[in-house]
Parts: sequence; structure tokens; C-alpha cells
Amino acid sequence: MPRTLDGQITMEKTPSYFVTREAPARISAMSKDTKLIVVVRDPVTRAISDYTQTLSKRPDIPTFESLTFKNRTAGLIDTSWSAIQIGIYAKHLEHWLRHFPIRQMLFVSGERLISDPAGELGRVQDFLGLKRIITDKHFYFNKTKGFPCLKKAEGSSRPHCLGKTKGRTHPEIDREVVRRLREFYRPFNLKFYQMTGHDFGWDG
Ligand SMILES: Nc1ncnc2c1ncn2[C@@H]1O[C@H](COP(=O)(O)OS(=O)(=O)O)[C@@H](OP(=O)(O)O)[C@H]1O
Repeated sequence: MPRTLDGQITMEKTPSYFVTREAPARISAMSKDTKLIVVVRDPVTRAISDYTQTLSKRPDIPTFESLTFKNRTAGLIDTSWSAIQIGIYAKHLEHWLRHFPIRQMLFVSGERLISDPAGELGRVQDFLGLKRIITDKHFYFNKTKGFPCLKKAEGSSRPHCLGKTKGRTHPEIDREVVRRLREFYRPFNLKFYQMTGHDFGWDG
């Protein structure tokens, strides 16, 4: 991690910190003032997205439906499958709250990052104590990509969308399996809304 000079903010990101048991203590030991930003989306869609990403690299893996259950007849969800485990946000957050106060954490809605990127980035800028430089003016909706894109990439005058690995088409998943997963996540989601003081709207 480079030294941070006056007037600079050092940022670092990885998708795996939030669920890594050792990460909260290690980050707190490095700097207990660190601000933490977590992007969360509906855990069911997240699991399907995770599966879609693995499937793109290993097309021979079993179906989403078969990986979801330890015992499908009994409706027993396989919580050891990482695609499912990662979405139990309340459990992961508990570990962070042993080392950081909730005011040092910002939870960005993955859904709103798509429907209102400037609004969500406004929250990020406020949280970091920055002026709201990034606004609506910086985005446009790209119909081909189906997502918001930047009107101008940094250091360029050309528009920029995220790459092909972001926004893949998800496979169709058995509705009953989706329903069962929604039921499974519901109590954890409600706990998460309570802990963060923010209803992400994944449960109707
Ligand atoms: N503007 C824009 N363009 C494209 N994609 C967008 C955008 N905003 C959010 N998203 C969502 O980001 C999802 C991929 O991000 P990940 O967090 O999975 O990426 S990472 O591989 O873990 O870094 C990706 O998930 P999938 O749709 O499942 O691919 C998108 O839904």
C-alpha cells in the first residue's frame, strides 16, 4: 500500500475481503480509521451471477439447481457453496463490527448502482468527504450494453462501458429453486437491513 500524502485518498479493492475471516483484524491493525465500502446486491441474483462467472470459465460444472441443494427433496440448501455463502451478508458483517464501528462502513446498493449510478456515487463521495464531482452529467445509458456507461473515460474523450465480463446474461433458473433461495435469505437480509439501517428492498 503506497504512503498517502496530504490531500490524497488511497483506495484498494477486492471482492473477497468482505467474506475473509482474517481481513477485519488485519485491516484494523493497519489503520483503524480505514473507511470501508461494500457493494451488495440481492444475494439470489448475486449467487446466479457468481455461478454465471464460473460457468464462463468452466462450462462443464453441474447446474445451478443441483449445486444449490445438499438434499433437494428435503429442500436443504448447501450453505458451504461459496456462491450461496457469500450472500449471507449479516454473518459477514458481524465479523467486521467486532473491529470497526458501523459509521466507518458504507453499503452501496448494486441495484441502484445500475438504476442511478450518479446517486449512488454521490453517497460514496459524501462518505469519503469529497466534493460531489461525479454527477448525472458523467453517465449515459448504453442500450446495447444494457447498463450505464461513462460519457468519457479518464484521460480520454471517448465513452467507456465496463468490459464483457460485467453484465453477462444469466441462465434461466428453476423458479422453485429461486423461491426456495429467497426464503432462505429472507431472515439474513432482514438482519442485514437492521444492522445497516438500510432496507435494500430485496424482499418485496
Ligand atoms: N455500469 C455497469 N456495467 C456493467 N455491469 C454493471 C454496471 N453496474 C453494475 N454492474 C454489475 O456489476 C456486476 C459485475 O461485478 P462484480 O462485482 O461481479 O465484478 S467482480 O468480478 O467481482 O469484480 C455485473 O453482474 P452480472 O450482471 O451478473 O455480470 C453487473 O450487474
